[in-house]
Amino acid sequence: MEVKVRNLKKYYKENLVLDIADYTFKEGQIIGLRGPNGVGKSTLLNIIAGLDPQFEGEVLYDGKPLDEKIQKEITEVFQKPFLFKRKVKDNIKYPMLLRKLDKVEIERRTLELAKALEIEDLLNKRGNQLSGGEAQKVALARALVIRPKLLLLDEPTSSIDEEAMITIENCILNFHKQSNATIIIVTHDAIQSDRICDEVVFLERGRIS
Ligand SMILES: Nc1ncnc2c1ncn2[C@@H]1O[C@H](COP(=O)(O)OP(=O)(O)OP(=O)(O)O)[C@@H](O)[C@H]1O
Repeated sequence: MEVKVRNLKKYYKENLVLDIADYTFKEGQIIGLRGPNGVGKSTLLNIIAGLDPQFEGEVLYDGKPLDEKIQKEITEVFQKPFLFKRKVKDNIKYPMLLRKLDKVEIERRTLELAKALEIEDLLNKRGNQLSGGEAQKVALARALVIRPKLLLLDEPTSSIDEEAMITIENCILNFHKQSNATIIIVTHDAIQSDRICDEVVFLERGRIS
């Protein structure tokens, strides 16, 4: 999915946080979004995710404004993911149940992602009893099972150890190869963005460069 941002201005009270005249996130690319703390990366991601309607300007998805159908194709994974108290496997299945996927397919995708992210041993644990890194992996699995056309990742490896980081990156790359989704990934890690991104953009004083 292509995402075009036009004349986007975002204020928190009178504080202008984002001021983007025109930028297009191209379909099928992995785009790294970088910039110093507090520059507006999460704010931009939330707007693109359709979670924050309080902005001026336009965000177009394949040329169209957000609607219910487009919204279903978009998933954001937050830096501090919110998981339900129920079991991890139920957390992962939830978005597939909402989309009324077939039972067998739900089982298949759950196990496939759990294996890829090496979280099989967590499936029967409670979602609210995980470490930060475990929760990030489960949240990524929950995002990938629906095979979104637009995947928004806010520092997806911020609580992840080095070994697991490669597992996560490989999982993102495999998903990308299979789906050709557009992926926007906020990261402070220049080496990571070099490793996995097709393009890196910088947010500076609210503008993209
Ligand atoms: N709900 C809010 N109300 C008021 N100001 C906010 C709100 N959310 C964020 N801000 C401010 O907007 C600016 C951008 O915040 P944002 O979280 O988007 O930055 P970021 O680039 O993602 O930062 P980081 O790298 O630290 O995660 C910051 O100055 C922040 O304090």
